[in-house]
Amino acid sequence: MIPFRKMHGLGNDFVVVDDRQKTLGVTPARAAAAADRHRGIGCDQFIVLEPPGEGADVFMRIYNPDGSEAEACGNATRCIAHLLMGETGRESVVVRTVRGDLPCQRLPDGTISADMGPPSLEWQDVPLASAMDTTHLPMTVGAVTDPAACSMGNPHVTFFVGDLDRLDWQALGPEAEHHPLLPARANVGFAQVIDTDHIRLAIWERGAGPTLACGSGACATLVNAHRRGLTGRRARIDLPGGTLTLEWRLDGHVLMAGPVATAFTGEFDWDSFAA
Ligand SMILES: N[C@@H](CCC[C@H](N)C(=O)O)C(=O)O
Repeated sequence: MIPFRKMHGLGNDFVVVDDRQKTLGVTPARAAAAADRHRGIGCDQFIVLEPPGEGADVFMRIYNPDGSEAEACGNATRCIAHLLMGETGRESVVVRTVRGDLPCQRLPDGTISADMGPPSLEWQDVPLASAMDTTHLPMTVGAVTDPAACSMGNPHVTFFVGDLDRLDWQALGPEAEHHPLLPARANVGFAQVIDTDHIRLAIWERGAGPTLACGSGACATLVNAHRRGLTGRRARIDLPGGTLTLEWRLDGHVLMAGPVATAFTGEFDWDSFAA
């Protein structure tokens, strides 16, 4: 049997397995089966801890419920940092991902902060299908239009909307995620700017659908909002599952802080998820 831990950041939930001994035989199909909310354990992302190599405390591999691998996951980064802080007794750790090394620390209020690195702002790096200004995309989906895009290692587009409560954003998510301008698909944010330091945000995640929160999506939203002149470089971002605190530092790095929790632990066998 394989032990797992169910963790979440603001309800963005993860099944975490420890494969630092490289014995578990994780495949994209197996990760997808475990992530299935009806036939598996259920989660927004299936997270695999692997040996890091030199210079980091762990390598974190991220699978979406559709079996695709994501380059970044802000909330899982904070969860895994918390886990490693417990293991090591340290208050700061480095989580290595496909996106790079992400230094994390526990703040005095007990929340976990992750340095998510600098965003990529060029169209090739998002990626977008052709050359264009990434602050204004010629893209309309239903009643929303003119999003901005950037990459936090993974691709994001952000639509700025008037009133989030009056928008059926879940109906728009699939078309936006699969839009022809987005060759790698994208996570799609619907953001209502309340003030220059306050945003309400809902996220349709690539490969996962609607989630209660998306950390990298919150980072991308602050970056896109600031580039559009809508906010400063710091903001509180309220998501359906709770609040993250964001800063886009002058050195280019985006810092994100918020709570994490372990919901339960258990064990499974890959065969349990056979259809
Ligand atoms: N929940 C995550 C993002 C997970 C990956 C995303 N669905 C993708 O495919 O890029 C977060 O907190 O950032």
